[in-house]
Amino acid sequence: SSRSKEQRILDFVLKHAVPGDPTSVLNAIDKYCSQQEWAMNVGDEKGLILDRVLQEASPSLVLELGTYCWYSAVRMARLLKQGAQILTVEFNRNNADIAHQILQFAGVQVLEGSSEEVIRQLQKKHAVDTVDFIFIDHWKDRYLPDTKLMEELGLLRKGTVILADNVIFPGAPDYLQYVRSSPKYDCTYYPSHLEYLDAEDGLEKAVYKG
Ligand SMILES: Cn1ncc2cc([C@H](O)c3cccc(CNC(=O)c4cc(-c5ccc(F)cc5)cc(O)c4O)c3)ccc21
Ligand SMILES: [Mg+2]
Repeated sequence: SSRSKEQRILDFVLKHAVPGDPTSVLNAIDKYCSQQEWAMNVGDEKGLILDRVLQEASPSLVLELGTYCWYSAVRMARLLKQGAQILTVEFNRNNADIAHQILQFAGVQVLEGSSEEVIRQLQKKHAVDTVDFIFIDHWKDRYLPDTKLMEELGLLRKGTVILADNVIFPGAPDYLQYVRSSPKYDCTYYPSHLEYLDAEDGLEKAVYKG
């Protein structure tokens, strides 16, 4: 059967990256997706912004909505302090076996299902109290409803950082308008470019004020 683009990316990683060396995994994915086949990873330019915002937050619990090809989960996991954890939500497990060889380090747990159902289960099923850092990169029309759901369920605490990818392209206009006009958030926009391309894009940081 013909291999999917995601499988071709993972093949390239296994061939060119050093097992257990997350930076070599990121470099391999960025090299493949900028030279062979474009893919919707947050990429190296926006990835540097993600690195800085994550390190500044120094979270104990990270929630990622939209695993896709594991790039951002690897990117974040390599910067986490000892004992910190990432929960990443993916609604279709794309050949997890190879991906698991990439995620050879502790702390990245994949929760299968749609963001709405996983978010509803976090407190009871996954013993989560509040989340410190959220990276949102799934369907753009789910950014706002999922953020409102996390507010309603009390998953956000004073200082929780929400970092959203693609707020310019493909765009999440309703989300952007909401967090920027809500008194509950302090927002910062980080201009950048669409992964591996010149089109404008950016990340929006929204800090929950409790
Ligand atoms: C409900 N739920 N719960 C968990 C969950 C997980 C997923 C998947 O991980 C998944 C699958 C497909 C698409 C996405 C969203 N990502 C994008 O659509 C995107 C597009 C582009 C772009 C840019 C330019 C183009 F020309 C085309 C696409 C650039 C980007 O960085 C993106 O993140 C996420 C989906 C729904 C989910
Ligand atoms: Mg994205």
